[in-house]
Amino acid sequence: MTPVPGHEAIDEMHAVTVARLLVEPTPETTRVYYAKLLEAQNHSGVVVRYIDSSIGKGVFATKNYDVDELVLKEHMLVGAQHSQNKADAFVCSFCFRFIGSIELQIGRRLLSAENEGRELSVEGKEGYLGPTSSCCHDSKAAKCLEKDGEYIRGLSSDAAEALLNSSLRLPFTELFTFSPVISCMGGCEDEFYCSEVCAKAAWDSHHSLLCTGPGSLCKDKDSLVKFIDHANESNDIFLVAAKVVSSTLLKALKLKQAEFSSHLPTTYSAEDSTRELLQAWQPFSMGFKRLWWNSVALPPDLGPNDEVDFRNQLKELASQSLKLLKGAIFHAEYAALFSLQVYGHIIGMFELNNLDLVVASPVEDYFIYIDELPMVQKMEAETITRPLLDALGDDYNTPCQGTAFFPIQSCLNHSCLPNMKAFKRDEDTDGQAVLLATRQIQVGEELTISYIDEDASWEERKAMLEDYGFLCDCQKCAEKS
Ligand SMILES: C[S@@+](CC[C@H](N)C(=O)[O-])C[C@H]1O[C@@H](n2cnc3c(N)ncnc32)[C@H](O)[C@@H]1O
Repeated sequence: MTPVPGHEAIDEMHAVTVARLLVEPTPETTRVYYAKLLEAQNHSGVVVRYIDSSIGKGVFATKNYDVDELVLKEHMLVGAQHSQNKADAFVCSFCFRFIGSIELQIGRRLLSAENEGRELSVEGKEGYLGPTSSCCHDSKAAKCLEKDGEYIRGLSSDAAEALLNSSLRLPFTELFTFSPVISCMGGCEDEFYCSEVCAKAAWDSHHSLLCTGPGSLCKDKDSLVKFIDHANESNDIFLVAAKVVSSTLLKALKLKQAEFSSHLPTTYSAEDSTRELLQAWQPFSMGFKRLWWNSVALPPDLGPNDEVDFRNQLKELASQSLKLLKGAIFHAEYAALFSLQVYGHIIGMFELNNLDLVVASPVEDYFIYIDELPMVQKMEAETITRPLLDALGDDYNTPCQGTAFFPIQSCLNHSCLPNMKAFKRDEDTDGQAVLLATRQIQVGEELTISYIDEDASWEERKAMLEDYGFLCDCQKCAEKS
């Protein structure tokens, strides 16, 4: 009979597994991991290499690049749209491509502004929607359009509703093709997708445990809903951290299932579970991490005497969030994954890596298209589109914004004189990271980006980089320019 370990032994095993999850990979493990990853992604132009113990690893060019040439394009491992951005940009929750139609994008935005009681920005009172157009097929909306002297403020809810239910069609939107809106497999109303493929990929990789719908596989939906509310009210980085936990857990469970289906092991020990967990965790083990509450820079309005309180508050916030997440998806066999140390390092990884997820809005292209039409067509189209544009206000073209973890991009070090920039070209319509050369790059050069506004003054740059915990020693900083 196998002896059952006592409490102390279990605690010790737990602490050892946590330490193994958080140990920094050796230079050789790093080299091998990224070489395989780059090969699998067909990226022959770059290599990831350990530099030294102070800077860690970095990315280097293995060929010459011209100005504006694409150096790197890659998919994220996990990512999430910012909660407050969801009303402004309706995107696939897996690949972050805009979905539905121009009408749906504009309608959702008008409706959310109205629900929030936001005053839609109407220039003066000139927001008359204009005469009935052949583009308007809905009698209710048409009535709104027909009425002399009707203003967008009074009309927005009808217009938004008509845009949402496709009864109000805008001119020329048929030229802007979108993927359809696919519902979540678990039936929640928080996540939508551009295809069945994305819906299934999200479900399999993380969403099955984080879904609030009737088909969810989480253990306690109340706890999950409380976890999501807590994140939305405090810091939505917790939602991305939950995806890391969920995807690691699901992968570990799949590894176990595969092991059991290939042959029935005669013994199955805690060490077997740890091996599965470490294997599932490997992509995140590579990410640069520090404990979140210890590494965040002290806000400028706080003095040294406030530091302990500030750090304790962050730790408490993470602890509350983790408690709710554990209530929803805890799995005793992989308990180390749910330790506060691991959770704190995952959050720290997102804070330190500055990996913004950005996808440009096609609504901007639409309004540009209308603006560039021949005069007669433009005037006719604008009788419909101008009041909408006015109602949407300055932020009519808000992009999809969020946080993501990209395996190679997260290895790029900072320079205030970078040789690359993240830039979305017209063809880059999803959440992949795209990095272009900003000048000629020679083979062997380290590839760098700027984490901050590199045009800010030296003092400002120094202060901004404190958040990342290092002092830049590029030529510009050496000259304090
Ligand atoms: C996104 S990671 C970059 C990859 C990192 N070197 C690694 O080993 O994974 C960001 C961290 O790298 C380090 N780093 C980045 N640029 C640096 C620089 N110019 N000088 C010193 N450290 C830098 C800092 O510790 C920073 O918090």
